[in-house]
This record gives sequence, C-alpha cells and structure tokens, in this order.
Amino acid sequence: MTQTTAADIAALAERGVTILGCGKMGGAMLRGWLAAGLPPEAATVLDPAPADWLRELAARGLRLNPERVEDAAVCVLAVKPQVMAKAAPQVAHLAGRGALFMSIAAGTPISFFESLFGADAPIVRAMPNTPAAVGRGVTALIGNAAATEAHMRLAEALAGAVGAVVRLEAESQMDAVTAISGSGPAYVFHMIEAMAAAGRALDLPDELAMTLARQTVIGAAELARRSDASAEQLRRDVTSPGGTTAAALEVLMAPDGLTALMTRAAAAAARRSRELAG
Ligand SMILES: NC(=O)C1=CN([C@@H]2O[C@H](COP(=O)(O)OP(=O)(O)OC[C@H]3O[C@@H](n4cnc5c(N)ncnc54)[C@H](OP(=O)(O)O)[C@@H]3O)[C@@H](O)[C@H]2O)C=CC1
Ligand SMILES: O=C(O)[C@@H]1CCC=N1
Repeated sequence: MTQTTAADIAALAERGVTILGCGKMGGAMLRGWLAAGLPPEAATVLDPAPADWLRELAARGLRLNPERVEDAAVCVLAVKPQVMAKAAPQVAHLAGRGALFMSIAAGTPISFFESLFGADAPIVRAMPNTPAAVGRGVTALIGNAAATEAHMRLAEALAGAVGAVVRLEAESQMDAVTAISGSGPAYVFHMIEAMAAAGRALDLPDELAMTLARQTVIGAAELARRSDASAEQLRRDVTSPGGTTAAALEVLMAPDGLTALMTRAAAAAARRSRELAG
C-alpha cells in the first residue's frame, strides 16, 4: 500500500487541491485528506449545493465556490458521469497551469478528458470507494500518456491517504474494477441487509437480527484484515464437519449459489460502466 507522507501533503498544500463535485465520494476523499493533514485553506470545492460540513470548513479557510480557481496541483473531477460534460469545462483552464486532473467518474474514459483539456494535459483515471471516508478505501488508477511518474506518485499519494492503491495495466480493466471495488461496498452492505432479513425469517426481532448481521460482517472483515490466512481458510475455520455452517454453505456454494449470483451482478455493473462511456 502506498504510504502518504507529510511531505506529500505539504507539496499538495502548496498549490492546493480543487474538487469539482463534493458529494458522497468527493466528500469522503476530502475528509480523508484533511485527516491526513491537508490544511483546509489548501482545498477548493466547486459544488452548487455544498453540504453543511463544507460550509463549516469554509469558515476555517476552505475555499468554497470561488469565482475562478487560479491554480491547483491536482483537480479532482468527482461529479456524476452524466453531468461531467457540463461541469468540467469550468476547470479546463487549469490545464494551462500544469494541474494534474484526477477523474473518479465511473465509465468516463480518459479520452473524454483529453478532448476537453488537451492530450498534453496529465490525466489520471481513478476508481475509489466509499470506505475512503474512514481511511479504508481502495483506489485503482491509471494515467494517460502525459501523466509522468511524478504525476502518478502524486495521484497515489492522494489516494493513499484514504486507503490502499493499485495501479492498473490497462484502462480497459476499469469497468471490472468499478464492478468489484467501486460498487463492492454496496454488495457488502446488502449482505448485511440480507442476513438481517434471514434472521427475521427465523423469528428474530428486527433490531437483534440487524445487530447480529452487522457485527458479524464487521468482525469477519476485521478478521480478514488482521489474519494472514486466505478467505478460503477463514471460511473453513468456521465450518465444522457435518455442522450448521456446512449446511448453509451447501446452499450458498451450489452451482447457482452466491458465486454465480455475484458474477451476474458484477457483470451487470461492468456493462453499465461501459454504457456510461457514452
Ligand atoms: N459513490 C460512490 O461509491 C462512488 C462514486 N464514484 C464516482 O464519483 C462521482 C460522484 O459520485 P457521488 O459522490 O456518489 O455523487 P454525488 O451526487 O454524491 O456527488 C456529486 C456532487 O457533484 C455536485 N454537482 C452537480 N453538478 C455540478 C457542477 N456543475 N459543478 C460542480 N458540482 C456539481 C452534486 O451536487 P447536486 O447533488 O446538487 O447535484 C454533488 O454534490 C461519480 O462520477 C461516480 O461515478 C466513484 C467511486 C465510488
Ligand atoms: O454506482 C455508481 O455508478 C458509482 C460508481 C461506483 C460506485 N458508485
């Protein structure tokens, strides 16, 4: 995992970070950068309806919706793919200042940004996920031909401040990445919902079923994080021969079980990512 150092943050602070669209994902990343030491005055947010916490930060130096952004080391493009064409031109002039553009928009290809900012502009396409809000995200990224190793390290430093970072070999991997780690937290949250629903079907009261489901996912994730054992081994450790888990896994691991369902779900997400490319 890339370690973001105080020097990385200081370098970013010098020319600042601009975030275009500071909703759920842009906001999650900004929170992580501030927690990592980015001073509020080094951040500029462009968003027509900023959340209250951004207004509060503006009182502590964050620049909120200035008339014009004069400079930025990095400009993070974090609006919905559907509004990118309308929103991104307001930061296009930063290409002339040597800013690195970092898009987190699903589907939207690097070529789209090259047509807006010029092929000479350094552009990194990244796919983070919302656990970035608690420093446990994972971001996959890839740069265009104009993105130098220094630009890639800068993007990795930013992403590394909010979790793990992986560099991709090809932009074509991004649809699959989006389907697994970008959208993936929703699958896990849905797993909590599904386990709670199963508990209710077994006559547990609502609140107890939800507490058991949520704490089980939290505990299993923490065990997976701390243990050197593979997921398969951790699963086997729960499964007593002829016991209750084996009975459940016979259903979940059937040919039409969870793997088949997850494969179909991820394929649908990857297909949607390709559609968003326009
Ligand atoms: N949510 C996630 O888990 C992930 C999202 N992404 C990507 O991140 C991007 C943002 O998604 P998400 O944070 O979920 O969406 P949000 O809607 O929460 O955030 C987008 C923000 O952009 C604002 N906005 C709309 N128009 C403009 C504009 N013209 N200029 C500046 N800001 C504008 C929106 O304001 P308003 O609400 O008023 O329209 C909103 O605050 C998407 O491209 C998505 O694909 C990537 C990885 C994970
Ligand atoms: O649902 C979406 O399109 C975005 C991209 C990955 C997660 N959320």
